[in-house]
Amino acid sequence: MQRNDALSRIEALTKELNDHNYKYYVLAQPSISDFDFDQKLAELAALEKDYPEFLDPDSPTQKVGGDITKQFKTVRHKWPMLSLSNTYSEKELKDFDERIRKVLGDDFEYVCELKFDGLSISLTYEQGVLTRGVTRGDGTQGDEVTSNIKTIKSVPNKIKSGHFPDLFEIRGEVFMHRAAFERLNKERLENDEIPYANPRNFAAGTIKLQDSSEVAKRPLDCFLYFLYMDNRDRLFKTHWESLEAVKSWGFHVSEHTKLCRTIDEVLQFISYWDDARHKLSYDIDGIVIKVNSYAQQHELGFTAKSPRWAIAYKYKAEEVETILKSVSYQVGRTGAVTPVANLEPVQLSGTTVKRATLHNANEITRLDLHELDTVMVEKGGEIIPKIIGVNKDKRVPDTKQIAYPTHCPVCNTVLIRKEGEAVHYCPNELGCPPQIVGKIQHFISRKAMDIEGMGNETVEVLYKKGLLKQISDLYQLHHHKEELEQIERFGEKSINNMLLGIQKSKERPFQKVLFGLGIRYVGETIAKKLANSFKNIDNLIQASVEEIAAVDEIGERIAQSVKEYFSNTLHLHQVEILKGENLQFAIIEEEFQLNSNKLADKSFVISGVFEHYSREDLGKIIVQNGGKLLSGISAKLNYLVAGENMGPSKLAKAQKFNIPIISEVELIKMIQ
Ligand SMILES: NC(=O)c1ccc[n+]([C@@H]2O[C@H](COP(=O)([O-])OP(=O)(O)OC[C@H]3O[C@@H](n4cnc5c(N)ncnc54)[C@H](O)[C@@H]3O)[C@@H](O)[C@H]2O)c1
Ligand SMILES: [Zn+2]
Repeated sequence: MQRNDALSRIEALTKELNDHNYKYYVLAQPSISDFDFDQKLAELAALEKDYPEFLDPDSPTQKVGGDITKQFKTVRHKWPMLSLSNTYSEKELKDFDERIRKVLGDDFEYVCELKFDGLSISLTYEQGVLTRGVTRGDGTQGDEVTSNIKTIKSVPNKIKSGHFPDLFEIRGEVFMHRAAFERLNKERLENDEIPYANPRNFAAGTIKLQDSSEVAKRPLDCFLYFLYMDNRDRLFKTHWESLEAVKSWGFHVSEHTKLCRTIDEVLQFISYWDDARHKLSYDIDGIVIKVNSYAQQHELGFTAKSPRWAIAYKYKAEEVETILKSVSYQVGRTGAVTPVANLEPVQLSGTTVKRATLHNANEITRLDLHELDTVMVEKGGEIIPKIIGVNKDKRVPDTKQIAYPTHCPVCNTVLIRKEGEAVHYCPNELGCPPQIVGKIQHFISRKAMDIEGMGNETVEVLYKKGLLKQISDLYQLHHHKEELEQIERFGEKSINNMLLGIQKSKERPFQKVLFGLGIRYVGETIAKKLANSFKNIDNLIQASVEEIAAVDEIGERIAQSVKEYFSNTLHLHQVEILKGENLQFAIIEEEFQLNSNKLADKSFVISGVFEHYSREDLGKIIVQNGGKLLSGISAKLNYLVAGENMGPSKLAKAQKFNIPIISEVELIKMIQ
């Protein structure tokens, strides 16, 4: 390679890897596999070795991948939080073993541990009380996410027994069990939120939420695997001993840990878990091998990025080849068209795979997919397998390239693509059967209107009979009893049950109705936030994008989508009919009681997470004492009530306008 070519390749790889780091650590939405990422990183490292003059100290090969988001307080680590060097090959693992033996001789042990696929966390305990939880960040400093860590049941807030030091740090991996992931991800799909590709990304995305009550709804777990404290080596001689102690203090330490004296024993452990890992309830992506003795660890030392006394052996995501039989296109309730590959059934990671997702048109183009292609299918942590490549050597001659349809596969309307989005939509909201049926099914679902006596199949049948064309038709069904009775297998009792269920749904609170409308990106939680902030549908319909986006946790994208929904006269018309049917379109305010006038003429904004009261309670306290509650900070605001993890932009704004920042305790003092 020419010197110039090397430089441009180094620059291109650096840019690409930085971009992937951002997607992986900050957005928790990576777009390439770990294996591909690691190969590119290895390519960059090799080039930097050949051309040391081009080595940039900021290169991704020199830095710990960072997740600092600025939404949290940044905290410096007392001991740096490094990464691990990694390998996918036995040969490189043996090289590692030889390097170690050169320094230490043969008198040492390895501790082999599972490599949990989550995100690293560092917990500080003072006098046995959890005082701080910090993410790895760039290795030197990370985000402080203590209140989110406190929602994890297996992390003790207070140590109950054992002889533990006054001050120590304990490090481990936060992760999500596969079952919880599948359940919650299914909900996200139903709510039209972007699903996470795997439990790791879900856990990483969750730890970075601003709202700890939302974190609490997503069960996380945590395994601990490192202990740090001053003079640690006086108390413990080995990593193994420290793990035993940590376990006795009540921390969750994995039981699948083994002491090995030779590299062959290590390889056996690796090969055992390659198979056995599928039976665990959580994902691991490899095995970590650590030199056990602390004295020997010191002898070996560190590189800028990782310890020399440890290495991660990573399992390559399993992949198999099979034949692409066809591609089908599914139309969802929002009109989004998703391509699905139908495959010749094949065994992969213990399950039979018949279908794989193709995401969108870009993906089909990227793969250059042809009919009857032999494709490579991968199943990593993902629930749905995906096609990662095509074996072009096996391509059948003269086969046609897969062409993404220009028209809706169901109703034949021309598909559209919104700016900046990869997904195609069928815009025929009122005439496209899967959209109509899907919307009504969503409306009656448990989390929305929870209509008893009516299931998804009933909706389909009633749609086919012409009795249901839009949501509001549900409330006309009682006029059609005769037609209902003529439907096969639909007895009088079931009909009455269903009609009663529909009638009862009129009592469902506003937030559920709002969720039931199926506005894009408005899931359960967002619907609740919107309902509580705007109180009734008319306020919401009239709100500007800026006003909607001013609500906590609601971004521009959601606000745009809400505005767009209510700009459509057809939707407004539906809302009018449903109002006429007496559905709940306003929140039922609790009987209002004015306790005092101590906060009269004063305005407040509440932000962050509080120790004693929930945000809602604080809001009530303010209003019940005559104060005014606002959602955005302006120069006219009187007080900002701040808890933990307040957004930095709010803080900056408050400081800019010189607005007094008070704690919950100070607020309570004002009314006493
Ligand atoms: N797909 C992408 O776009 C993308 C982008 C960035 C990084 N990545 C992946 O992430 C890797 C880099 O991430 P990394 O720096 O966290 O390295 P890593 O995940 O390869 O290994 C280090 C991490 O392993 C974890 N770990 C799990 N179990 C452990 C145990 N028992 N003992 C010690 N540590 C344990 C710790 O969190 C530690 O920080 C890359 O090599 C790549 O595979 C992928
Ligand atoms: Zn259509």
